[in-house]
Amino acid sequence: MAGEQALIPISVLTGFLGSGKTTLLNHLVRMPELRRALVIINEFGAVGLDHDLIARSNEDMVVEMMGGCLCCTIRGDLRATLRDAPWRFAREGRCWFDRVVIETTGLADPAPILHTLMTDPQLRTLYRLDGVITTVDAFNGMATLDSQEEAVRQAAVADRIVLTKIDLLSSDARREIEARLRAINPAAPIVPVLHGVIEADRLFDAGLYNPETKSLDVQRWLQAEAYDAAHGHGHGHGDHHHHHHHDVNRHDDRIRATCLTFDAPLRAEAFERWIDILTSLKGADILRVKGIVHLRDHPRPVVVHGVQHLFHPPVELDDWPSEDRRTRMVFITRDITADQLRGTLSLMTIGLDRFGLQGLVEQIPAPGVPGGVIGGGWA
Ligand SMILES: Nc1nc2c(ncn2[C@@H]2O[C@H](COP(=O)(O)OP(=O)(O)OP(=O)(O)O)[C@@H](O)[C@H]2O)c(=O)[nH]1
Repeated sequence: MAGEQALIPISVLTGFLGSGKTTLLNHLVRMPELRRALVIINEFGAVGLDHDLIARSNEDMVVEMMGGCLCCTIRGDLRATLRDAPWRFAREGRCWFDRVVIETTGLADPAPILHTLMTDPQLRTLYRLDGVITTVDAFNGMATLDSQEEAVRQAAVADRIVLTKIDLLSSDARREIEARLRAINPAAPIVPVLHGVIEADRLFDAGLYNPETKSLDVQRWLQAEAYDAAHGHGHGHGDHHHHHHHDVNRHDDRIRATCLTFDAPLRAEAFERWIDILTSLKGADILRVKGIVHLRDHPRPVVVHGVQHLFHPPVELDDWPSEDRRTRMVFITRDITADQLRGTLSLMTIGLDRFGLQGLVEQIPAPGVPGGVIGGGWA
């Protein structure tokens, strides 16, 4: 479709207060890849410092949204800004910018911003989400993750994690923060950055579905293998607590990354219902879902992608990206274990057809103790 050709990629740059977002952005806007980037900065409070910094790069435009947090109070303004921008920033009748970067405030939960981008029908005809870039201050990161749930969420939804201030810590400390981030979000590559200096291509074009090529770099996007590797490293394992002493209440102990794989094609209606049930019961705790799905009677793969209770409209790819035709879904959840996730599927094996879920899959992962799992909060 002609209209799809022009979809403009949007990157959401998030990261806790002082974690180096502005430093990074300042460097990035000077790179050729961002020559025609529209940068939308959300300032909390009235100090327009970021604007002054970025305005030095003359080709870039900055839309600054003052007086509120973009993710909540003036979310409508983000929508309006994005809707108007192609016309407002037109040159010779054509949209001037070819990429958008939205910098959130350090305290923002990026999910509502992603929801806006995913659900607004008008925005969907103009833009596509390229990815979420999260800066993590390597020096203060451990303490911030301990005390700030938003910081954990920001890391959990990331497609790329930028580890800043690596000059300030020992290699042991660096290994520790990297391991912790990998446990929270196994798929996101961790990109170490000193004073914001990084090549743009390591952060942009994160491999999400690109309607221009009708393709998806599944390997790059899903990184399903990373989830298997993460399994052995502390999450949800009994011995975890031996390594730390004050971690009982760490926010990221509640966060789990799980990859579910199905060899046989799934029944389409049952799959949809499963997603519906999952999101309506546990939406708030499903931080991020990505998947490539093989539906019965659909020769082509379907890509699903969700943040909390909202799913991107599924997209059918032209072809399977590789020989691997299995359904692969990766989940980053809070307070939901892999067993509980599988438990929602095992509803079907025990014949709870009131959900219309029977026959979703032919082989279902070992259901564990189905009654217990379901009794434990799923039904
Ligand atoms: N030592 C060191 N300092 C850094 C590095 N990157 C950024 N900083 C410093 O960290 C401080 C905070 O960086 P900013 O880029 O302003 O962080 P921010 O995430 O935009 O901060 P907020 O806008 O408050 O959320 C600044 O003083 C930077 O100079 C780094 O790699 N090493």
